[in-house]
Amino acid sequence: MSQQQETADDTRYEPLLSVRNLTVEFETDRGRLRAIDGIDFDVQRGETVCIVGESGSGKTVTAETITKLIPMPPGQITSGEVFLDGRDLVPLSERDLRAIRGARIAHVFQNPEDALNHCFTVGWQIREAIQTHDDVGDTAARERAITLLDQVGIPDAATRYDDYPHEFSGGMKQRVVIAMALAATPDLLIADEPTTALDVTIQAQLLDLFDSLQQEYGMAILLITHDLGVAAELADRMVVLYAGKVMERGSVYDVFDRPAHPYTQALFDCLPGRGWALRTIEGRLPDLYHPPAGCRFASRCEYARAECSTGDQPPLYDVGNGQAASCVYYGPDGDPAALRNDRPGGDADG
Ligand SMILES: Nc1ncnc2c1ncn2[C@@H]1O[C@H](COP(=O)(O)OP(=O)(O)OP(=O)(O)O)[C@@H](O)[C@H]1O
Ligand code: NI
Repeated sequence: MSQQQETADDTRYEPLLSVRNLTVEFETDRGRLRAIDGIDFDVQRGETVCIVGESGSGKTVTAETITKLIPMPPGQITSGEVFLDGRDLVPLSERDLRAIRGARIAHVFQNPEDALNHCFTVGWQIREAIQTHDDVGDTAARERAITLLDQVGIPDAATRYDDYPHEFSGGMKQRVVIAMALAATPDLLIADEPTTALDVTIQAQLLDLFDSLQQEYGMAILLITHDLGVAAELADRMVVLYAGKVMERGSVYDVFDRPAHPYTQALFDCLPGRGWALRTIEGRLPDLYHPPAGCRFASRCEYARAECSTGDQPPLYDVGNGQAASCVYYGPDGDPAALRNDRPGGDADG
């Protein structure tokens, strides 16, 4: 974002990442399961996008399909594109993707154990990550690794450089993983529930860390979470997934202030201090082997009409300001005012 010159093929306004019509299926003993179905969203340079949704809605599959980390087989990308700076990653070979992972797009997973090798010191592993992507000597790489450990908040980084992963607490291990992810100064950091395995105080510290690192490095973050509080705190924009479909997209401010889709409204009603306390959404995710016709949320939606259970998932109708909702109430014959009438305080707060 530091470049000032303007050229005809200026890419500053092109999204960093553009996911288009992405569909992923898994071949299983029970048949073919469509985990995500025609997903569309963008990530702009330097912004944080949160993907939220209940367990099983397709958040991890979406995140891991971007650099093709999903196991293929049984997984298969049956349609769609994933553009990074306008270049589709879907057709790329494993070799080309390996160059992109780390260098351009880094992943941080829920469990730091999976990302660290317990046989090597953390310093060695970060140095490796640096030298895989940059042609720097051992001394310079070591210095940079120590700087990174320091930046992610490891006290006494120069000494801890020589320690093994088991000598770190869970939260500190995740900091080491984040340092590794930053080694090649990626443009996009994909973090899938990065704090879920950690206790609440550590979670808050790590979320602050993401925030400050983003300011320092200017990278975009795609954060997967089922915690709406986390999304509210960190996200610029949100993507709400349900049963493999995007239900709603928009700026975090708009989505929290005026959740448009009944599913998003229901999710927010589950948040303490909003709507009905301790309300849970009745019912469960539809069968992804035999998804129902119409809107995936219809069977649980208190506003569902007959037309909601026919045809395809409604398009993402514009509800203003770039916010969009996949719900017939925002379509040509819909009356969105019907949706929020009975929510206590629904429109007033925020
Ligand atoms: N390797 C796989 N083989 C078969 N099915 C899979 C595989 N990976 C994911 N799925 C299925 O795809 C669907 C979406 O899973 P996904 O892990 O993306 O959900 P999620 O939103 O990340 O949930 P959670 O919040 O629990 O992490 C689920 O029904 C899951 O069982
Ligand atoms: Ni997941």
